[in-house]
Amino acid sequence: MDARALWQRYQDWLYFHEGLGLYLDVSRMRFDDALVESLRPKFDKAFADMAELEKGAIANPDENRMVGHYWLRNPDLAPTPELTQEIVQTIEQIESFAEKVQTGAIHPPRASRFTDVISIGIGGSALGPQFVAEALSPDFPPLKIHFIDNTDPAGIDRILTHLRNSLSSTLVLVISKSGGTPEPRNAMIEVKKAYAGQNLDFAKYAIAITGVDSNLDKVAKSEGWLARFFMYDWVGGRTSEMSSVGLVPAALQGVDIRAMLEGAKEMDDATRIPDVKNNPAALLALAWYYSGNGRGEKDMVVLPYKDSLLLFSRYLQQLVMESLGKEKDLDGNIVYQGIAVYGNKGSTDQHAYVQQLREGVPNFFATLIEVLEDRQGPSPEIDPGVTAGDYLSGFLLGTRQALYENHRDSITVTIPQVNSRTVGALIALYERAVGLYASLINVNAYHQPGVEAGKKAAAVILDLQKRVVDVLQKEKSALSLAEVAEKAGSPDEVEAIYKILRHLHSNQRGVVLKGDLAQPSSLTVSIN
Ligand SMILES: O=P(O)(O)OC[C@H]1O[C@](O)(CO)[C@@H](O)[C@@H]1O
Repeated sequence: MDARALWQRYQDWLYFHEGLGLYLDVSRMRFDDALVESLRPKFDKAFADMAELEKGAIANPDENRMVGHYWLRNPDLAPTPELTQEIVQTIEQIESFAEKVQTGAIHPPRASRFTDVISIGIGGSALGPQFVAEALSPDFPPLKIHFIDNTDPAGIDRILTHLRNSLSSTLVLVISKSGGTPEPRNAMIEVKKAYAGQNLDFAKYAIAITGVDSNLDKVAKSEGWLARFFMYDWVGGRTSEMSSVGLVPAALQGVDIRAMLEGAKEMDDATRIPDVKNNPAALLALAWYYSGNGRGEKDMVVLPYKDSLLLFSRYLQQLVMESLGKEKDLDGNIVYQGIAVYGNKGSTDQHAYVQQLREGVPNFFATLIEVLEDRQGPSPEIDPGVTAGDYLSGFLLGTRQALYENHRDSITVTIPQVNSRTVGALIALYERAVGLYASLINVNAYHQPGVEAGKKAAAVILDLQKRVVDVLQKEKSALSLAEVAEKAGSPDEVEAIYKILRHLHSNQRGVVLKGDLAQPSSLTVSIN
């Protein structure tokens, strides 16, 4: 297509949301009208499925759950008055709590007000809050947020070291929908010890965000924590940013959560329209389906040309890949579905891997996120009549063109500014697009069976570690790895036992490995 024809295609397929000032450009995805027509029945079903979902259908059949994240920003949509009331009250409680913390009405025992907040959580209990903090937190927030989103001891140490003189004015959010995920539990226990080490009563600094009566809720209740906020079983972790999971950390930082909810609601109203060309989420689902032949054959490279949106791709990794990456479809067929997501930010990534995108293996489509406002306030000239923002915009447009010229497709999402409303709208846009696309490919977007496998395997390793340590403690002389495996009753698990013992040996846990480390079978092991 020549430039004139492309300009016409751009205009034919352009979606513009006047209220949000959001544009969606799918013109550089080379689908044709025949594909759009062929997908019409699938889209009709996707729109019907989505309407039922919003009415409270069991849209997550594998876990027999409703899917209600859209109700969080439009409580009247909830299927019962009780749920509507709960959603409304939760938002009010969060606003009131954050206001009291910021004014000092709620303050720590030894300080006039809280200055920092440690947010402990993983997956959807971290990625949404991290994305929103990076995108929307003020330069000098009322409380500065620090995330512990793993069970890495060194990672926990880093946060606690940075805060070693501020723990007495630091709130701790422990976020876990299930209330039992090992990583946040481990971090909570370590942080609790750090508070105890400074003679600080952890309960007076701690807030639980979890499911009612979860293990975490029981701990928070029995220990009398400062506050408890709840989330519902019909909100998935990867769609929980508009629940207390995202709203509590955001509100504590001074983010306008009402505007974020409003932006999401405005986008929901737009993505509810059962007409592909006039529904931005349907246009995204169409573009994804075309690009990967409905089988995820191409990766989604997410390139926001705005530093503050750096974590959007990490957020989308969970939202897209945990929703769509499924072995079976809703009829039980083995399908191995999904769309891989990666990316950081432009133009930075142009100096990292865009070389491969431009000339290498054509196994992707790009999603460029354009923000029209360069900065708040005027920019100095870099060259006569040219600013740094002109360069950034030029790099985005240039990359889009350079990719397209070499038959690499791209989508461009354009927002006027990064603010609470547009961030809420972006989140809602992709939540809906994932839901519609999941219908097109007939998978359940709302469960995550594959993650359980990893959790179970980790539990087996920890059980094996206990048995191996028992064996060594009973033995007086050093043993070979094979002898340890035999005595632990797991003769075939020699390699796993070797890895466990090497880890213990590397961390001064009393395990002594002797022999040639390059020849593991030659090693003998004992415990002090
Ligand atoms: O909030 P929880 O229950 O600790 O779960 C954390 C994350 O683990 C998962 O359950 C599996 O990755 C995610 O869906 C979820 O966001």
